Amino acid sequence: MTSGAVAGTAAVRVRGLWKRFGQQVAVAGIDLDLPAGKFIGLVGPNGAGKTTTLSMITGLLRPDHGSVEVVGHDVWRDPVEVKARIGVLPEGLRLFERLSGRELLVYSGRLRGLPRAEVDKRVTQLLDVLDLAGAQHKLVVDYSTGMRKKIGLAAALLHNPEVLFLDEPFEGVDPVSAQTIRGVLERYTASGATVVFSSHVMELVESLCDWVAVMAAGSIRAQGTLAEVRGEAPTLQRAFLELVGAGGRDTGSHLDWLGGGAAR
Ligand SMILES: Nc1ncnc2c1ncn2[C@@H]1O[C@H](COP(=O)(O)OP(=O)(O)OP(=O)(O)O)[C@@H](O)[C@H]1O
Repeated sequence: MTSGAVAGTAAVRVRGLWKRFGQQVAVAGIDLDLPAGKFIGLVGPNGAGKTTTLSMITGLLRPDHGSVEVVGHDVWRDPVEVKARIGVLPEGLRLFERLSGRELLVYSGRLRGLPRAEVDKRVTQLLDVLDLAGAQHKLVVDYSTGMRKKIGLAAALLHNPEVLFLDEPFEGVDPVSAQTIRGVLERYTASGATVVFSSHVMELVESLCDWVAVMAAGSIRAQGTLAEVRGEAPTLQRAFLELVGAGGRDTGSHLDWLGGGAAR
């Protein structure tokens, strides 16, 4: 059982969050209230600002303006309190490539201050559940994309955080591993913990999440329970296309040269 996170309270509270890169406004003053104990999807088209938002929420990127609280602690005033309570699988995860998978996890656990015996127990269990036991002594540099995601997820879960943030956790992961990751995350949220993950895959979000926030062009277009965000639309995909203003978009009818097999 995870400690502290009480269902019904906010896991994450964001107010007026802004980030600009030169002339490009990546995140345009957003407010978010992500409830604790839920499986939460942050969805949006390419360039919507999802990674920038998650990076600011997890203390990896300093906002230009605004505030972020995670389980009641300010991320930028109280980073140690926040970092002890969260796990993060960032986009483009950097790992210690010359360690084996097992060494990497043991190192992460020891950095988190867990006793050695507890680290060994949890590492063995996580490697088993994530089907990495056979590759535990292989160097991380030799891991495939999916194996890297799984070892990153194991490192993020090792200290049993209250809130887990995952940037595109299923990208590059085969269906069998995706099912395994899904099972682990469902069990974790069932114990009262919160998962926040970004994705473009609407079917996945619809089948996994209780709660959804839709982003486009740096703004939040909708946030709420899956049913609230879906509204009258038959699927989340349809609701999403309407919300991001792509409902009636031309899908390439002017590419009249494309197809037919003849080189012209
Ligand atoms: N370090 C950076 N320097 C300059 N521009 C950036 C930087 N990081 C992000 N951006 C810009 O900010 C905007 C939001 O990017 P972000 O990566 O947050 O989007 P995203 O929703 O995660 O996209 P995707 O789904 O394609 O990963 C984009 O226009 C991007 O080009």
